[in-house]
Formats: sequence, C-alpha cells, structure tokens
Amino acid sequence: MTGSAERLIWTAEDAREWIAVPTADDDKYSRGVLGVITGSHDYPGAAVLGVEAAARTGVGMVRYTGPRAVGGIVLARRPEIVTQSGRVQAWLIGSGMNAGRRTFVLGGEIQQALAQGVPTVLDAGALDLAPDATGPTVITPHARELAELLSPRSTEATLDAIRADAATWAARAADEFAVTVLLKGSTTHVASPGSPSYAVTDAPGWLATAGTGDVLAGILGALLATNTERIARDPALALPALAATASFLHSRAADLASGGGPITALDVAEHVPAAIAALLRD
Ligand SMILES: NC(=O)C1=CN([C@@H]2O[C@H](COP(=O)(O)OP(=O)(O)OC[C@H]3O[C@@H](n4cnc5c(N)ncnc54)[C@H](O)[C@@H]3O)[C@@H](O)[C@H]2O)[C@@H](O)CC1
Ligand SMILES: Nc1ncnc2c1ncn2[C@@H]1O[C@H](COP(=O)(O)OP(=O)(O)O)[C@@H](O)[C@H]1O
Repeated sequence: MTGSAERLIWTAEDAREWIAVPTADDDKYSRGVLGVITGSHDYPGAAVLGVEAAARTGVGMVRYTGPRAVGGIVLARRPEIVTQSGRVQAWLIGSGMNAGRRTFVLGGEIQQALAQGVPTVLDAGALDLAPDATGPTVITPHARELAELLSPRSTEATLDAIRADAATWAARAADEFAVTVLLKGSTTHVASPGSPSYAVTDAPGWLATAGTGDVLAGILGALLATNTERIARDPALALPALAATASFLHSRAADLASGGGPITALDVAEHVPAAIAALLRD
C-alpha cells in the first residue's frame, strides 16, 4: 500500500495476498460455493456477466438461484453453473434487478439468503437491503446509487457532493450502514467501519461501458466465497481487502482485455484468469 493513512492505494502486492490458490487437499466444496441471485426479465445479461466473472475468478461452484428464465440464459453460456439451491459460503445479490419491482416470492428468497449470515455482496437492485444484512457485507454502488441510498438519511448526500468527495462519502456510508462500501468510479474507493480506506487507481477509461459493474460484482462474490475462513477470523481486515482486490483485478483484467483499445464487459470477465495468473507470477 502507498499513500497517506486516510487514503491508501491498493497495490499488486496487497492484492496477491487475497487470492486463495487451491491446494492438493481442496475439492469444490472446500474452495467455496457462491450463491447468486441476480438478473431479471429486464436485465438478464447482468446475471450472465456476474456469473461468468465469478467462474473466471476461481470458485468451487456457482449456484445460480435467481429468476428461472434468467437461469436458462446463464446455463446456455456456462453449463458449469448449478441451478439447484443448496449450501453456499457467500452470496452475490442484486445486479440487474430492480428493487421497485421485487416480487413477494423473490423478496422472501433474498431475505432467507441474507438471514444465513454468510459474506454477501449487495449490488444494484439489492442495495436497499444494506440495513437488513446480518453477515459480513460489501455494497457496491456507483455515485448515483450511493446518492439514492443516502439521500433519505442526509440532505447533503447529492450526486454532486458525492462526486466531489467520493472517499469521504464512501466512509460515511460505511459507518451509516455498518457495511464495507466499494464506491465505483474512475477511482474506486473502499471504506469499512474501523478500517483504513483504500483507493484503486489507474483503471482504464474504457471500463466506462455497460455491464462492467456486474462483472466486478461477480469477481468480488468469488473472492468472498473462497476466503470465508479469513473473513470469519477478521472481517474488519478481510472485507475491505477483498473488495479492493476485486477492484484491482477488474482493472488489470480490463487492461489485458483492452491493450489500449475498447472493451466489452464480457471481455473483462474473460481476462480475469490472466490477470490473476500475472498477479501470482509477478
Ligand atoms: N447487460 C445488462 O443486463 C446490464 C444490466 N445493467 C443493470 O442495469 C441496472 C440499472 O443500472 P444503471 O446504474 O445504469 O441505472 P439506470 O439504468 O437506472 O440509469 C441511471 C440514470 O441514468 C440516466 N440515463 C439513462 N440513459 C441515459 C442517457 N443516454 N444519457 C444520460 N443519462 C441517462 C437515467 O435517467 C437514470 O437517471 C442495474 O441493475 C445494472 O446491474 C447494467 O449493468 C448495464 C448492463
Ligand atoms: N471513467 C472511468 N475510468 C475507469 N473506470 C471506470 C470509469 N467509469 C466507470 N468505471 C468502472 O466501470 C465499472 C462500471 O460499473 P457500473 O457503473 O455499475 O456499470 P454497469 O451498471 O453498466 O455495470 C465500475 O467498476 C467503475 O469503477
């Protein structure tokens, strides 16, 4: 890490510490299973992107239990995905969902997932559930989503104010909801109650394209699922470290996918294995 105490820049050296490399003793369950409830009739692609990114980040298994019609689309892209419900070590919830259109049944399933108390990523259409989270939780808003989330609690939390001082607002949200906050942008800020804040810099501007946030959420979900012991041991250390590592990998995968030119979100997901290999090798 480099920088002042309040704003540490997350480096390759830091990120490397948080990649769980499988050993001869591992099997798919010991590595960790990620449960995923994402996507909707309106945004099925978000589920495909998040699942693709999670699988490419390395995880024992992905269980997709979101809307059934979306599950078919996810399976068409990735037959490795299991659509039966069962035990999971971490959850990824909300990408491509709309909180205002959450059905009673889906809301119940999400509440059941949250009640398990396992490490959870809340993205996009599940950000409103931050106050309901019982386990170690990371929320992944962009500035507009954070403004929506905070505005009922603070009239000062406007989009302009958050854009002008993103690190401070990430920290305020972390304290307000008692969760780890990964605030997306050209610089991504990670804040967690009682922990130092981290910044992930140098992301290529080409990342400003639809679906890259869904990919980031998938990377983070896989990192949580494969690091549950470390999270249980010291959540205040592990959650912000894993969030910053996810953002770091996302940015490096984008660099590799780009080579200086434009990228799509799926390109970023597909380059996560090479980004991890480079991190471990160097
Ligand atoms: N392939 C997919 O399925 C994708 C799904 N996505 C999902 O889409 C959902 C909504 O995401 P967003 O954060 O984009 O929110 P919105 O789509 O709600 O848009 C946010 C704001 O941008 C404004 N806006 C829309 N089009 C605009 C334009 N052309 N010029 C200027 N302003 C414009 C809207 O009025 C709104 O205020 C999330 O659940 C997300 O996960 C996105 O990640 C994009 C890709
Ligand atoms: N100008 C930029 N430079 C670098 N990275 C960016 C830039 N704009 C956005 N990003 C990154 O791209 C991703 C966009 O995520 P998000 O806003 O959720 O988009 P979507 O909802 O389309 O997936 C985030 O990881 C964010 O940090």
